[in-house]
Amino acid sequence: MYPLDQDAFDPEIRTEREFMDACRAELARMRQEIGTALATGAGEGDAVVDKYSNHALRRFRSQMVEELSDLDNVPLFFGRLDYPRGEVYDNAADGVREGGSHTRRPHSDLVYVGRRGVRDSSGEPIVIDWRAPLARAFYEASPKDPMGVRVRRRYGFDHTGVLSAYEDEPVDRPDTSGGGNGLVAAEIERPRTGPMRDIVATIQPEQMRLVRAPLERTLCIQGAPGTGKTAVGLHRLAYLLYTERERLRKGGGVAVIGPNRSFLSYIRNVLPSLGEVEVSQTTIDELTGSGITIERADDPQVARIKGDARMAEVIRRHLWAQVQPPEEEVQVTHQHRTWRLPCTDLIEELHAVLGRGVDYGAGRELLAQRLAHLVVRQMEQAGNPVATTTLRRLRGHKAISRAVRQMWPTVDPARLVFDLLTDQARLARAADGILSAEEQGTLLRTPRPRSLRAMTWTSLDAALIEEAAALIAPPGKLGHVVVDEAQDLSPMQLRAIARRVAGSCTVLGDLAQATSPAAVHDWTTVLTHIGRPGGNIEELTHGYRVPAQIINYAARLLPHIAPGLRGPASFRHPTGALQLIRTAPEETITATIAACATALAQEGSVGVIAADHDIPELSQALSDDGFPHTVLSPDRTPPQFERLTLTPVTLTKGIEFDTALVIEPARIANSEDRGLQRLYVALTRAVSALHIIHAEHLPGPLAQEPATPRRGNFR
Ligand SMILES: Nc1ncnc2c1ncn2[C@@H]1O[C@H](COP(=O)(O)OP(=O)(O)OP(=O)(O)O)[C@@H](O)[C@H]1O
Repeated sequence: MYPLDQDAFDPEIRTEREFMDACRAELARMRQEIGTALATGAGEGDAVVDKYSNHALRRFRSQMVEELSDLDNVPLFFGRLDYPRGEVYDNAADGVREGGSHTRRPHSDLVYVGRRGVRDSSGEPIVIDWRAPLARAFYEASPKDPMGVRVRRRYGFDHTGVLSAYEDEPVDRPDTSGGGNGLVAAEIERPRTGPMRDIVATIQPEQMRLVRAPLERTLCIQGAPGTGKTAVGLHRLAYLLYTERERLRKGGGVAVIGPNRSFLSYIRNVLPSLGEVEVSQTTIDELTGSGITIERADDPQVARIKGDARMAEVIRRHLWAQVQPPEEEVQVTHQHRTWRLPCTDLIEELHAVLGRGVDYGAGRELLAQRLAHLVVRQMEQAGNPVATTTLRRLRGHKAISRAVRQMWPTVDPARLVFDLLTDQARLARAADGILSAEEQGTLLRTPRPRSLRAMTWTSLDAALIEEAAALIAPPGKLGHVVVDEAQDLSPMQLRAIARRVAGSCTVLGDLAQATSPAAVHDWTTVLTHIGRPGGNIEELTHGYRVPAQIINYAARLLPHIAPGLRGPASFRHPTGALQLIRTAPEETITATIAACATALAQEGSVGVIAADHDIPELSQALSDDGFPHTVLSPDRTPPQFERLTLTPVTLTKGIEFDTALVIEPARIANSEDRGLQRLYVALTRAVSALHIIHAEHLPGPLAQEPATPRRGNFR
């Protein structure tokens, strides 16, 4: 509940609630009108030439109906700007009646800011979309630059979405020092249940600057845990769709790329709540996967080689090594005559096609075409009549097809990579002078799986397969992508993304949270591999998730995992946020269950984070004690989230809980090469409280009791 809940009988609150109801009614009317037009085909032309525009109109209308859907409990406006009368609306020119309206007051022009624009039945805007130019002042006006605004109002809502409070912030007086942050703090502290929410009502200026950066600009945003990178990326996408929808649609659409399905299910509601229903959300493995199933992870030494950009050249060589000189002349029998193509001609044609630099798949087509053409030339030279269809028929002639198959075989990208990784001689040929003999030995899969079907694939294999697939036929393009948790992507995965994007990217991540052995360790290199070397590297420095005590404690790991980085400035320090609970080894599970029971007695979500191999035992214990819980999995979207989530530590990135219980930090730190980075991620998931339960010694930097934190500062 908001600390600033005001009396429901306060006349101002009553008036604002009535206006909210009126806006909802207008939204329903807008949706109904468009729905009726869609059903009746009103405004569509009858002529054949109208087909395309009718289709476009119908698509636009059905999208509008979806975008205008009235989401339960999502308030239609969250803020208001108060301007001097006449500053925004021209009452005389608009022919507005004397007494004005709710937004046109005798002494003020009021601009309501919400998740989507709403108009009344006369077409008058009564709520402005947060992305519209007029809404900019809601986020940016300050006593230093009031942008014409007198007062900014923010609204608070109870847990059912009913408007229950408001807070006015005068911005036109130089002596006021901001203020008006009660509702922002309350919004950030609001207990979490279920998936991530939008932050549209409280986006901060340092975040808004990035959200509104122009489409042409690639941004790479570094930020400590909880600084709002994901939130900024998603809101940026919504903003770009609002300002550049057609351009992005023509460019192939937009996508969010995240690390795994449980992360995507966590963020899945944010864009729809902003009215954006057409954004595809995919994992990096789905993007690169080409239908294979990822069943295991690579050993770190193998991962480092497989993820390396040098593999692109190895794959390229291995693919083109499939092209072979002809084994014999080609004899084409057509209409009772046989035409011969000697090997010298075949070789000449092969070189001519290779010299054109076309993709592998297109090269095959071209070779067939050229061989058919050679036959046609012979026919013409012999004075035979050549029908216009002859060339096409010869292209499909079985002798020509057989020759093309032998010289330029069709290639299945997965088989190609399988052969490369499992055949020492082929690997040696393709990697000669690129990978050392030792690296080739590390890369070679031993023992050799008996067949392609018996191969178990890794995420990094998928990127190799995608590299091969793209050399055969280039993939479709996207207009813009948001790449989250980018600190973990290998150069080969970044290349796969680069190939897909026609325009710019928004790259989000935190180098201190990089756990993948194949990851790139600086953003300049990431931008180079993603094909946008001129992108801007930006940093978010204010933490919105993690209380100061917790972030300061976790930041003790930074000198060991990312020496150049600092923790964010957290402005929240709830009492009792951090607890270290030492148990006897046989008591760890009992202590975890007791901590879950205590946490579940409070509002909000509870996450138990443990080393992956400890999850089955914990899940069993929770079930035995009657605690319903969701267990996160990398490739499954949970049908629903229970309040209690059991999270393998490898799936904690990007998500958060009101209360996080981290079990046995030492086991997490010792589970993998970059275990301390993994632990840093685990320790920074809590919004309100972190309980660390351990029987083993805490990893070195965490061993001493946490000191009382310095108080942070919230801008
Ligand atoms: N301006 C804001 N107003 C309200 N809440 C915010 C704001 N900025 C961020 N948050 C909240 O802070 C939390 C952390 O945000 P987010 O997940 O985007 O951070 P992140 O930088 O991506 O973190 P991580 O590195 O852990 O993935 C989320 O609950 C988000 O909604």
